[in-house]
Amino acid sequence: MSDWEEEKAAAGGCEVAEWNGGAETNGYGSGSRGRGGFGRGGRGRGGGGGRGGSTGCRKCGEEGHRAFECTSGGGGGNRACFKCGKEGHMSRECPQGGGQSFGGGGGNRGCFKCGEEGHTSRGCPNSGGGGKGCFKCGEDGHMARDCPQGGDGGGGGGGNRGCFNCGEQGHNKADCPNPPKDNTGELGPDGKPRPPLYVPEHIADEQLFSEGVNPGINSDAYHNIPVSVSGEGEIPDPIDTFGASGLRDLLISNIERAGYKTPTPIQRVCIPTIMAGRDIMGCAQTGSGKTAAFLLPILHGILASGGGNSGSMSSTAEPSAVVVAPTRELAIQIHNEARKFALDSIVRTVVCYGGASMNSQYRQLQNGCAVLVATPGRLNDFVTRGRVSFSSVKYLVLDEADRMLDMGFIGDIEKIVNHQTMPAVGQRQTLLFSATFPEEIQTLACNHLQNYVFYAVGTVGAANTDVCQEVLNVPRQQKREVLMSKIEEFMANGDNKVLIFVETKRTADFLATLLSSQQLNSTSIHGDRFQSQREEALAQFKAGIRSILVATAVAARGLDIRGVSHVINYDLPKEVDEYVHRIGRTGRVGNKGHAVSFYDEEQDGALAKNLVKILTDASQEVPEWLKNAAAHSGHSQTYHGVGDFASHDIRGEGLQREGSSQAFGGPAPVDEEEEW
Ligand SMILES: Nc1ncnc2c1ncn2[C@@H]1O[C@H](COP(=O)(O)OP(=O)(O)OP(=O)(O)O)[C@@H](O)[C@H]1O
Repeated sequence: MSDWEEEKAAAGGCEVAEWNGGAETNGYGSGSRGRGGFGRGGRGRGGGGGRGGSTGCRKCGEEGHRAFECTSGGGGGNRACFKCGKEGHMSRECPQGGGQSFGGGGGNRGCFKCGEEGHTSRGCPNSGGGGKGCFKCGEDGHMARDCPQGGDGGGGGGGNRGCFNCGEQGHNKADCPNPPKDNTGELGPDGKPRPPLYVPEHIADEQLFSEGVNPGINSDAYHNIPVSVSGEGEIPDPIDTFGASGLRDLLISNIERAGYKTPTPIQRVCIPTIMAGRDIMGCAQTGSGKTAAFLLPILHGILASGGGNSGSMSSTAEPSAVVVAPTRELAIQIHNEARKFALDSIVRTVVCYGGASMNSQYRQLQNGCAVLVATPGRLNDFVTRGRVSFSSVKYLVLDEADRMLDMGFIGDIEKIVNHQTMPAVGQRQTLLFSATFPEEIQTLACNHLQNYVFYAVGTVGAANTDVCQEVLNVPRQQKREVLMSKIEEFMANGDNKVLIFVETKRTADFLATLLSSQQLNSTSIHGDRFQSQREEALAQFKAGIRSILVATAVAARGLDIRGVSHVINYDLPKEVDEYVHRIGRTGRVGNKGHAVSFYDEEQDGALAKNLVKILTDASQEVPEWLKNAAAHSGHSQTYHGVGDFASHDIRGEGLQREGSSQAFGGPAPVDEEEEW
């Protein structure tokens, strides 16, 4: 079930009526006359119904009147009878009486009012019987369109049915002053509890500036990180300061307000390159400011072109920039960053993600949208329904691009990039960012980029050297015990923000409960929790209300949480790239961090070699037992092998810029070719 369908189901199947205008679906073609179909078709909120209007009379095809007002006699037109499908007459005059029904009632389906065959509901001799009554007021004897109580029906409002949200009479769901109905606990069609209709709270502008991580003592060391650049054509020089970037004044003032003093290396190269109109594949370590590296020049470009479609109220949003991220929480975070930098400007930003009210997101989109941040599934939902068009897209960003292009998301991403409204490669700027970029993903990504510039800050796919990595040999049966002693140790040191990664949702819930029972303030985040619970868990962890967050991979990428002192890999991930992202939740923007991982020989043998490599590259101590495990693991992936990480631009040395890796004063990264 898609997010949209889930939400529709949660609202009792009536949600569609709220934002499908009558013009979009004509009701008669659907073959269904259920409640939803009725409200949706002829009586949608947009008024006008499916008939008449600009589509002309069904009988004669002329505009200006509807079929039942038609003076042209026996009808005809070119639409054909709903009963028999033949042209030249309407269903009520059908010579076939019963005949084939096209969904309009009558025919062999029987009358919609009384159920008898041989007539339609309109001509029903049983005076409004059938027990269904008018869809507006509920009374028998007339249909909704003839209802003496007036009102537009509009998806369930008015009448004795009441509002579909609160049940009260006198208003529609769309105008309901009450909070969204809470269906929590009711079972959905899949037998699982229905998620509540969730409308996230609005974050105040000022709060945007208090989120995020403050640069740590090591941030100056960034300037010595080697940056390699490759690509053809003119590549702008890096900037040294934000002031010298040419970014608009409003952006510079918001950058200052955010407390950014100097650009990070990825920002130094990406800001001018994006401003120069180039496509980018950018790879920089976790927590190194990739988000601002693409948001700032995009906002600059949109402001320079007048603000995009920020001010246009339309039923179809046409953003200038679309940023796609793999998880809902990351999409929210990127959107908050965009809001922060765009504050006090005309640029409108919107976020769309699954698990939250689609209607509320749609209302945001309708109010104008220049920058749209979204998760792929929800984005495609909106695009399929014609609520978002890519026709104005100038910038397409895939954050965590390697994740977005892997098996889990590639279908959704291809739908987006191949959508008929999406400008072709070369007509838009495509920007891909991640801390890891496996070779096969780079190969795939090339199809979506044109003559791109490849930037690598440090070694592609390497762990952040500000994170002290510890790997312990812990058999499964001992994990709980070791976990408890580690947490005790951390808490005794006053370190009170610990992020624990586990492999399954069940383990996440189990551990959070276990830790809470030991008076350790814990919560969990994973895909089986309602979105409201996920966001609440994250907010409580960020605010320090809960000291421990137990998470599945859903929190592995991109999340920027201030003060995470320790990451614990209670279960190690299957892929080394995922390990790099997980431990990157600590030690961000020059802060020191600590990661401890429980290596279980029975489970984690396949990771041993890559783990040794990652530890070695980050100048971490490699335990002897892990070296032995790697030597005997039998997994002989090569450095550039499938599922492994790449250390360079796969297009080869030919595109390497002379001396470019010296641009920041550091030594050129060693391009290791040996097997490991
Ligand atoms: N120039 C800067 N000066 C100070 N802080 C910065 C600067 N640029 C970014 N930051 C802050 O650094 C933190 C990390 O940035 P960001 O989340 O963009 O990292 P990232 O590279 O995308 O990390 P990940 O790979 O984990 O997604 C954020 O809190 C951000 O506000």
